[in-house]
Amino acid sequence: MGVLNECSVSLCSYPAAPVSAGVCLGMQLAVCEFARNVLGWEDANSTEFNPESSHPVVIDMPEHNPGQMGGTMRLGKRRTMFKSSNSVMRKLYGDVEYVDERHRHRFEVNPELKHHFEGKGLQFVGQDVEGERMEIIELENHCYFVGVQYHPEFTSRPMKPSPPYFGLLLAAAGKLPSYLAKGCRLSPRDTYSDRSDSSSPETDLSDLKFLSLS
Ligand SMILES: NC(=O)CC[C@H](N)C(=O)O
Repeated sequence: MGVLNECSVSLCSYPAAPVSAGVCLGMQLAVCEFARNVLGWEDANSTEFNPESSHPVVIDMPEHNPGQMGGTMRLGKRRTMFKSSNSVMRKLYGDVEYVDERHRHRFEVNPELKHHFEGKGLQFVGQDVEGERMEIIELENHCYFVGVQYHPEFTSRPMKPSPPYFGLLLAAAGKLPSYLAKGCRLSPRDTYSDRSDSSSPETDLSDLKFLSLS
């Protein structure tokens, strides 16, 4: 199990981690690892790390002026549309058509190479409204190998855990399939999960029945 960051990918190369969630740079590195190990592109990289790579699978975004770091990040709340109704991440978010999550990055998955990945099972199940930016990845036929370009941790709350992280914990505990089968409830009497739109729910803590995952 792992939340990927720049250190952990080299320690735990794809697909060694039985369950995995890559966040921002973690998703970009998961794409690099998939390109190297599954597509066979040995020098696949982000142009952030190797501008000369013959397989630049992660590239500068058009907004980014290379060499100019000031004020050039893609920041703030952006909409991600789900492209598949069969996405685990979509189900975890409550089977919604889109999510609004916060971003903080300069680089992105190279959209021109998208079909190479999808042909081998790495699906870009979430994309921006224009369909130009890859926002969520999911590996087909895998219990939980996902990545998000945005930062879901910004809106995670104790009573309303961020779906990508909650899914990682459920998958690691072997509880994800039953959670999804029960309509995203830990049990029929689950009163733990807050399902309001609020990111800071005011549920009375004393009324909550905390459930064990076991
Ligand atoms: N927030 C991040 O992880 C940033 C990742 C990467 N350095 C980018 O700018 O796209």
